[in-house]
Amino acid sequence: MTLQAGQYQAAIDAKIQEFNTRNFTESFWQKDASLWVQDEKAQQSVRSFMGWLRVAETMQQAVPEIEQFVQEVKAAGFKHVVVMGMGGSTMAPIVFKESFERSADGLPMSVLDTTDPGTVRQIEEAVPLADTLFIVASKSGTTAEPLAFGDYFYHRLRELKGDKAGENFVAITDPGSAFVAAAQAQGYRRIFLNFAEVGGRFSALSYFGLVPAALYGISIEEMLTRAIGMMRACGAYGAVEQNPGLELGVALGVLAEAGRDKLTLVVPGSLNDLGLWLEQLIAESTGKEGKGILPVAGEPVREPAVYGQDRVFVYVGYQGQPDEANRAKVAALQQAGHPVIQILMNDPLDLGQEFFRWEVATAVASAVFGINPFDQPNVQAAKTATDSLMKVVQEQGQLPQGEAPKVTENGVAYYTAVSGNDATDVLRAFFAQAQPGNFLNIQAYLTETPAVNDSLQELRRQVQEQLHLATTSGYGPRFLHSTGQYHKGGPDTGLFVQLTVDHPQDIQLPGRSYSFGTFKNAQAAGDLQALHDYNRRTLRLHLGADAELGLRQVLAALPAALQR
Ligand SMILES: O=P(O)(O)OC[C@H]1O[C@H](O)[C@H](O)[C@@H](O)[C@@H]1O
Repeated sequence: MTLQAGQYQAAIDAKIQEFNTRNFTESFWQKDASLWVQDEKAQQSVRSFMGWLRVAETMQQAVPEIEQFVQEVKAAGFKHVVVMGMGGSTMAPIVFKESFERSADGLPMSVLDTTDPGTVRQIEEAVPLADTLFIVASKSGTTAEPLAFGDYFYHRLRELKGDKAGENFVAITDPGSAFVAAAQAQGYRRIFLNFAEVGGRFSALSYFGLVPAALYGISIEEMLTRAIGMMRACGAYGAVEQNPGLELGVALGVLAEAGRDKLTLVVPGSLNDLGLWLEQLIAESTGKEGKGILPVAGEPVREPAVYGQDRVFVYVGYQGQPDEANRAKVAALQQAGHPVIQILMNDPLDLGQEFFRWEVATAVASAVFGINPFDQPNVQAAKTATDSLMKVVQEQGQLPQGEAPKVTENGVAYYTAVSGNDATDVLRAFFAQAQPGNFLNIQAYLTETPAVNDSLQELRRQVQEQLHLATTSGYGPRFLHSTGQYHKGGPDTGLFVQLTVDHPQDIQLPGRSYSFGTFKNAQAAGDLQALHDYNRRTLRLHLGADAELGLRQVLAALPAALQR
């Protein structure tokens, strides 16, 4: 890793000095919760979530058990794996799937982490159902989405295999979770019990990451060896500046406090989804009490003039891979005075060490801020609002009618607190609220397609170029279990654009009075409600029946709105 902090180096050095004087490294490994928080209850919570520090060592003992399980699954004739869950329970498999070429002896893998009916249908149609192993991954065993996914596909398998449906199902959950009993009752093939003291976003190197990785054909033994190498480098003794995780964490904490709080990730194509994992780790751990680091992933990389003074750029790539376009741009950004961090891996197996490095760094940055990195107090706000809306659905058969749109133009309805006579007017008034150091967040409750991705990137590009704002984008409901914490708990600097759509081809949930589409609509409406409760600036765009067409209409109205 190289860190070029420019004018901020002195402040980083001073903080490192202070941490050394306090014997930070030793206290960190002794799980001294007073490094983060002073309240006794909060300290207890910190101590109870430090299991990730040594989980790679623990998991080394479990490698033979996992590899034997993989052999058993293959011998039973399974041809595909679907991992189903939200947030920390599925982020690592998403990264593995994109970063590694599947080896010849690995099984193809899909990940389902959305209630979007279009995506559920796509997965259902793409996999050989009877020969597919479904992994329901939920630490708490109470998260609504994975339980719904499990029910839906279990029901489908019952239709194909009757009482033998459970053979196709595996659970990964915490010991004692309510889901353990349910999975046993349904005859699940296997239940992997994870560790209560390892939180979701710190669980990549536990069963949550490693069981899917092994099925996909990745050498989990080697990945753990590399993780343990980093663990030793971040070890209990020695100065902070010789400790890769601690040094990174102090730097990120100090830079954020100096206003460089938008951690902008630049990666080669095969590492794009590392951004999803980092987003969850960093945003959910640090985005609270009005503080935090905003991870910015997947944003088009531009010339220095486009950026404000709120960025730190992090390049993660490969030693042997030139990735010239990105590296040249990052070099120009550093030249222009932006802080730049570079991390070069040898190959994707080094992700094991990077997971560990970033987990340490995130915990350390949280110590700089004086917050508990292991809770997510504001995620609950959206869940509670969604639950109330789902109660209405169960009682009245549908979601309550919301407010009227400010404008409807070309089939797109605009809902926001500001007013205007037409779409461009409303967009102009909405974006006029932006201040330097603010960010745009796009919340896409849509089916992911290449065309939708292109339109979202175009929206970001225009806002970046005209307003010099950092831009982030996430698919809902995935981001609710990730960056959603920062949106409500972090500083009030976000402008939120929520994109929703009709679900003409909805899917009914078996044994329930509602569909995936209604559930998803309730999640969008619930989070919007939560954002309003925190006085956030929001614009909801309901795109009608065709998301791609609706987005094109919005993009057509945007340039005039962004002219200043
Ligand atoms: O693994 P689970 O208990 O199902 O939780 C899945 C995710 O949902 C929650 O909303 C949390 O905010 C995330 O940190 C967590 O990773």
